[in-house]
Amino acid sequence: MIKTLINGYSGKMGTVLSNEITKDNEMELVGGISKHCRECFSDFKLYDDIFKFKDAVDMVIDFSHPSSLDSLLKFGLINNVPLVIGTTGLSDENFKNIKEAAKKIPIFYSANMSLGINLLLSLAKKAASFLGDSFDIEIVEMHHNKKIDSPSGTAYMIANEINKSFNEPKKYVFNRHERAEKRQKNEIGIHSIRGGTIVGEHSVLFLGEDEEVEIKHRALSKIVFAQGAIKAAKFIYKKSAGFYTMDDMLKNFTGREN
Ligand SMILES: NC(=O)C1=CN([C@@H]2O[C@H](COP(=O)(O)OP(=O)(O)OC[C@H]3O[C@@H](n4cnc5c(N)ncnc54)[C@H](OP(=O)(O)O)[C@@H]3O)[C@@H](O)[C@H]2O)C=CC1
Ligand SMILES: O=C(O)C1=N[C@H](C(=O)O)C[C@H](O)C1
Repeated sequence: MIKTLINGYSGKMGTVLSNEITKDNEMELVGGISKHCRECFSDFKLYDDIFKFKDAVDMVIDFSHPSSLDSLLKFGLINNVPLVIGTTGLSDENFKNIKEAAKKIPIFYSANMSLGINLLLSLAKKAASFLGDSFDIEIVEMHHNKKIDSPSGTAYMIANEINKSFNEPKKYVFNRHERAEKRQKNEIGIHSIRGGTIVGEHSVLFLGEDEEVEIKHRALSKIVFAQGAIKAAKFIYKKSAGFYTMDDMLKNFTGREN
């Protein structure tokens, strides 16, 4: 059994994830914590008590908030515990710290743990290299009205993947409708919509002269993210130190190369 602690337990993802872990016969939920500990899984009252789980934890899965990242990395390093991180809205500095910690412990990061979005990434990259500079590229993401970061981590991930197809990386322009600027060729537009209970939708539009290609993914429930995180936990459990992504895991499952 992989003794697992959830960081962000009281949140929307934490709730769904704890339910999925409870149903999984290789995973054991040994703790759940969050900033205010409203529904903590233990008697611990303070977030700093994450350190008291020492020795009792094989894995931490994190869907929380960027402000908890440093404590999370500290916990992983002190206790030599692998981390699966799904929190978005992280800064460059946060990613630098994750990669530094990954020299000592296994860390899996993905802004989107669903299987489908990873197919979209590979299709979008292929479309960009096939269509080249003659098509404008716009990414549209839609999420529920409680989401605090914008654009989504997935939108950044898609834009970064598309940019791998170009010698000269395109710059990102956010919510273009807020400005009166003419669209430039060397841009990828990223647009965010927030409303209702939308779980997560991402569309990549390739807009050409008299023809258009759209690649779209829609998550219908948060269960897909939770199940992806559980797969990731099983994937990095017992692995050596390193920074792991969905690509590493999917290659391992399917033998696929991008
Ligand atoms: N990678 C993926 O596939 C997915 C990623 N996400 C990302 O996961 C994150 C969480 O999403 P969601 O569950 O919807 O968000 P919620 O706002 O519902 O939950 C956030 C959780 O984080 C906790 N939290 C907030 N601040 C801190 C802190 N400083 N230290 C520790 N815990 C803290 C909250 O605790 P408290 O209530 O005590 O304040 C709460 O438990 C977001 O970044 C989201 O974008 C979401 C879905 C899929
Ligand atoms: O906050 C969410 O809900 C989600 N966040 C992730 C992101 O920012 O890309 C992934 C998913 O779309 C749901």
